[in-house]
Amino acid sequence: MSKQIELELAGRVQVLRRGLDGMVPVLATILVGGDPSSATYVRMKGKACERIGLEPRRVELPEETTTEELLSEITKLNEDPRVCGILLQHPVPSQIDERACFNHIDLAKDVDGVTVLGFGRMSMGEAAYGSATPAGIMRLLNHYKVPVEGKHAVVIGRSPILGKPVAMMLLNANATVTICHSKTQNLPEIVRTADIVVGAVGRPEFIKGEWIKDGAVVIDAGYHPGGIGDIELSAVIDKCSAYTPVPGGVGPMTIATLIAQTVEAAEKLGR
Ligand SMILES: Nc1nc(=O)c2c([nH]1)NC[C@@H]1CN(c3ccc(C(=O)N[C@@H](CCC(=O)O)C(=O)O)cc3)C=[N+]21
Repeated sequence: MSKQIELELAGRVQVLRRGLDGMVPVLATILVGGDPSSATYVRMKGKACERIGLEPRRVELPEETTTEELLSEITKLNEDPRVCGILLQHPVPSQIDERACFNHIDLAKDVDGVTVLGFGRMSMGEAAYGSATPAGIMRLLNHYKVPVEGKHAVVIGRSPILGKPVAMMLLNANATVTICHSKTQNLPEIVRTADIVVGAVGRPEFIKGEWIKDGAVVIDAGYHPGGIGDIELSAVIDKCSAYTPVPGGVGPMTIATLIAQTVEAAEKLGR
């Protein structure tokens, strides 16, 4: 599905570039510090841009960067007419106020759906770019015609760019949504009642296959070294009705959604 999306986007980018006399829309990625897996994810996003004809602009800042320095970097990108989308890779080093930096991204360029205003608009059902991973998950559910309305969706995790927004999107799609987190009591019992399980805790195979009921739809948004997700997938493959593999599931859809929303932003901004 992510390949299909890229093919369609490449066509739209060609049309855009013709209209712009060959000017190329830019997705700016900001990486702060030297975390090797963050660097890998950002590189994958840049490569996806190249595949569809967008120009990636890779901003790399040192580990010691301050909030003020990062804010001023974002200001420059907000003001740069060639930049259509801005991605600030999470997590940033702990001395930085990440929320303030996310919120500083111009709403029209928030193609990764991380601003508080974008989240609020999405939650209220208004037009907004969705947070990339959650929006990619919803695209998958739509594409494979997975029934959501009236189903019990259990989201495990409540992070600002994953658990919380995917719960709001499922709610907007008329699921009955339960959000579980580190203080939740009786997690296994709640997961047992789920028609749709979304693993978004960030701990390898924390969610046990034994907790998941027969015929459930299993979405694993975890990513850990060695191709391991948040869910013990090997124990659900034979009993679930559908699941997202790791790798090759939610990850590629996150990137496809990010670049799709960047192309949309470029079309709207007309550059
Ligand atoms: N502001 C922000 N937005 C993000 O969307 C964001 C972020 N910060 N911080 C980190 C997480 C992680 N993330 C991934 C994207 C793609 C894969 C992906 O495509 N993985 C491949 C495997 C990659 C490999 O390990 O070789 C797969 O699942 O098939 C993984 C992880 C986006 N994130």
